[in-house]
Amino acid sequence: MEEYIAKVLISREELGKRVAELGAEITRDYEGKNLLVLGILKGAVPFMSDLIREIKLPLAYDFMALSSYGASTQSSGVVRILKDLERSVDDVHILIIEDIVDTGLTLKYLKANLKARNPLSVKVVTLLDKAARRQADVTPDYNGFSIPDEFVVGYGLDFNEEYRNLPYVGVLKQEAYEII
Ligand SMILES: O=P(O)(O)OC[C@H]1O[C@H](OP(=O)(O)OP(=O)(O)O)[C@H](O)[C@@H]1O
Ligand code: HPA
Ligand SMILES: [Mg+2]
Repeated sequence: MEEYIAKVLISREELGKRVAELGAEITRDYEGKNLLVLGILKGAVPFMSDLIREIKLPLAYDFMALSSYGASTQSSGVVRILKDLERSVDDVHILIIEDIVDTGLTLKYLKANLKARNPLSVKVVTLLDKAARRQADVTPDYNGFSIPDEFVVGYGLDFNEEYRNLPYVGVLKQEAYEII
């Protein structure tokens, strides 16, 4: 797997440090609030797992699965709900956890969908923000790292479902795209 990595963009150490900072900021902002952390499957899982342990507050968490990329490196632009929330959300502050905001199409759809359910608030924390590719007008409330316009893998991010378990964020060699 690692033989296909051209470069490490964000190391394990940098991830750990930034996740702790985000957790501290979120802890300050949500003190005394009824918090529902909403992880977006599958990419957000490693980030969410680390981040929730840095949020020193009572919270509940749940998951939604959305998909627009399939096996491609290009968003189809059509967002589908593959798995929905299991409860109503009118008594909670929702904090969406994403691994990456790229075109923003996924997040734009998701925020509109959640707001229609009348939660107390909806905010977004993303590990990565690839603002150069934005097509929809959405800005994350908390961002781990702003990254350049490159397709990245690792720490939850996949190419064709692989590389999610790398402990860092990296960029693939061209040959990785040629073997599928
Ligand atoms: O801003 P966008 O261009 O919409 O891209 C961001 C979305 O794309 C990825 O999900 P994907 O559909 O690949 O599902 P996955 O998390 O299961 O890999 C990523 O996890 C975000 O949810
Ligand atoms: O750069 C990316 N890598 C993996 N998945 C993604 N989904 C949107 N952008 C990306
Ligand atoms: Mg994906």
